[in-house]
Amino acid sequence: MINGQVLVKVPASTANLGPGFDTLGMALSLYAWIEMEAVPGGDTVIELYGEGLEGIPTDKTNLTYKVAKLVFEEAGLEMPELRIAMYSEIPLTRGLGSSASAIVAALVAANALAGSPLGEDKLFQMASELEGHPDNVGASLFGGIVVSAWDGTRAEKVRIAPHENLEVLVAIPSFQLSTEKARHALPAKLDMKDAVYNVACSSLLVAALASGNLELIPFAMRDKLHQPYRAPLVPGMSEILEQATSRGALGIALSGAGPTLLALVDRSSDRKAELESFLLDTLRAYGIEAQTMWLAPALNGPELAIFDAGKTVTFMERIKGEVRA
Ligand SMILES: Nc1ncnc2c1ncn2[C@@H]1O[C@H](COP(=O)(O)OP(=O)(O)OP(=O)(O)O)[C@@H](O)[C@H]1O
Ligand SMILES: N[C@@H](CCO)C(=O)O
Repeated sequence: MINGQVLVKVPASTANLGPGFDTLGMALSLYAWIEMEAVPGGDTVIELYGEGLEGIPTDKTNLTYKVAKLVFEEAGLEMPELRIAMYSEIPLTRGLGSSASAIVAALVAANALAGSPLGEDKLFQMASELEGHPDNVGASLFGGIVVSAWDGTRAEKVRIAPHENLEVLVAIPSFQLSTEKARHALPAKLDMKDAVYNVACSSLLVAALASGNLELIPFAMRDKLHQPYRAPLVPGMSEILEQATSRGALGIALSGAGPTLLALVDRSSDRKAELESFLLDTLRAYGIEAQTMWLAPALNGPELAIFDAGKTVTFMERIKGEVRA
């Protein structure tokens, strides 16, 4: 067990990229930080900083504490009382992988605190099981674009380095949409034609991303498996999906389970302002206020730092140079 503090920085993620439902993920340049230390003889304390984590519990029902407990159990070690501090730029319940980032951050931090008994693959397996699908957690854990398949027992993945010209525009509506609710909107059965369409688009998209063939993205980034069923949950989404590629996007999708809409954009495009206005104006026409952010694919997974006990620097002082203003 480490006698000191463990600090972990984890990227947000977008899942599906349109057709790759529960399979494709990409890490994004928006981050969550967690600091964890054992407090022998003390009580567990969970400190949440910033405005982004409002409503998250600060007792042992907190997701990060429960995940840390699983790590200690899996390693066959006694669970210590913990101090957990967290700060997140990733808006909750918006389709940007906040729960996956919390799971990955807690897995990596608790494993480091326990002396790293579990390997990266074990953490990926645990994360996929905790989240219920490997797309977001894979991206947060490995960075870049991650193609993964999970059969309910084991997850396998291949990481793709994102093309250097890829930029990401997200439009984040002001309302929350839980993954649970967005999954309930999906049908139990799918038409064979739609299934074939998605296999084709998802396969082509992976091949286009892996070969750096950005011209194929507008054709490949289309979906008939989940987005049509989720569209009624996000007013304006259908119009945006239909028109964004003619307004400057390379590709457009619902980010994860939504409600955020995510456009892939060529960094050198001179139509960025037009695209941003189109997303905001269309959502506003349907009565939805949204915030846009220009992001990049995050190339790396978690960053880990370990500090000796006898701390003189606070958590927020440690990360303040890095967080968004
Ligand atoms: N930092 C955190 N600490 C503790 N719990 C968190 C944290 N971040 C997210 N969660 C939990 O995850 C829930 C959000 O998960 P949900 O899957 O609905 O949305 P999301 O992960 O933001 O979006 P998506 O999975 O579509 O990308 C929150 O309501 C909260 O319960
Ligand atoms: N693949 C998942 C991501 C959200 O957690 C979904 O679309 O439901």
